[in-house]
Amino acid sequence: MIAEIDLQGGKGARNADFAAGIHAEKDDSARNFDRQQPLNEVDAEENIQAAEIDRRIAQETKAEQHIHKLLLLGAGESGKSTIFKQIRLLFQTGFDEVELKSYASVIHANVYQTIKILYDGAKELAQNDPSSSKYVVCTENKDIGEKLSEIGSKMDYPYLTKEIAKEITTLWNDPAIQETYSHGNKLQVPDCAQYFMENLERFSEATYVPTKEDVLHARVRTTGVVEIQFRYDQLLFEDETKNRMMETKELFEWVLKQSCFEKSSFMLFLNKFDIFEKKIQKVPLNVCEWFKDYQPVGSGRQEVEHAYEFVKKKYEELYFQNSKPDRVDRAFKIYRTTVLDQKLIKKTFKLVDETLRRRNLIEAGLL
Ligand SMILES: Nc1nc2c(ncn2[C@@H]2O[C@H](COP(=O)(O)OP(=O)(O)OP(=O)(O)O)[C@@H](O)[C@H]2O)c(=O)[nH]1
Ligand SMILES: [Mg+2]
Repeated sequence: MIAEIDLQGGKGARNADFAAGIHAEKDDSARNFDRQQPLNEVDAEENIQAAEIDRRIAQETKAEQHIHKLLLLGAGESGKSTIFKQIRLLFQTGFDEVELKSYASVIHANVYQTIKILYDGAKELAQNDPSSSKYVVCTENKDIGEKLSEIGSKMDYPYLTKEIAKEITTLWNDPAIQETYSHGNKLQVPDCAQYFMENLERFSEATYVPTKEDVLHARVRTTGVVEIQFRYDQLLFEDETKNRMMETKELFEWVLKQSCFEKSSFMLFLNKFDIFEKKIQKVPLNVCEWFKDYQPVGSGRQEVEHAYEFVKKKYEELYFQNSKPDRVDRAFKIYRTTVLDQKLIKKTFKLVDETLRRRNLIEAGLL
């Protein structure tokens, strides 16, 4: 459930305590081993050792002073792993050729999984709505659909050849599949579906090496948790009876109540803002039980901003309800994010870093 990274920031008191413990131990062992030597010589040696240990403690404490632990929590598919990929790209060495290549099979698997979900989903929706033919795939595409659905249910997917890529494109363009895709919230269609379908030709090159962008879109489920997202009309993969936003709300509430986080700063990422912006034009926010008192104000940009502010306020309320001022001492900030967007993420991390530094100065009584 937990993932940790180190960010620049700053706290070192605990490490100093720990180091002091080691110091005492070393002191004792030196005394035991050197019993034969005259006392003043032992003392002199001990002093040298102690000074050396003190010097190392000071060095390590200084080095650790700027380390902050960041814990990412969130519902499934909210973008935690993608944040880690961005951190690697932005602050570490990124992905080398071997690693990039290793993503080819993941991306091919994503393509097969996506088209299977859509084809099977179309059949299911057609069954549930027999009066309408909008989910019925064209007769000439049915064989392709059955074949792809079977491939998609295997554990081992074949390499995505030009020929299969062409068939997938044909099926993707089928009006019934497009209709199914637009109702993706009822199924478990991954967010990267469109990106994958639009890049099939490139993915099916024999010499295909995934790009940085491809890697950011690639989807592998982690058996863990990490942040907050805007999926107010979607059900959880882990529990299809549960709305994702409600799951997120409960998770956030639970985390806020844990006494171990009473002094932890909270940076809430309302992620997948790009999807939220589009969705808000089509699906009213009040379909989610938590937002049922939401009143739309219009359309376009104004509505997006209004809806975002509403969600933000809900989280703020939740935060204050679960943070008793006499007991809890922590900072709280909300950021809207699209973690696929590297520039935006770089900027967001800068803001997070500034908030944490500021917090340290406040804690140290300097602000
Ligand atoms: N459009 C869009 N897609 C995103 C965004 N963030 C993540 N994704 C995509 O969403 C999918 C899921 O992201 P992950 O980072 O794997 O999610 P996760 O939180 O690690 O999920 P689990 O490991 O299952 O808990 C990937 O295909 C990402 O490319 C975003 O801000 N916008
Ligand atoms: Mg993950």
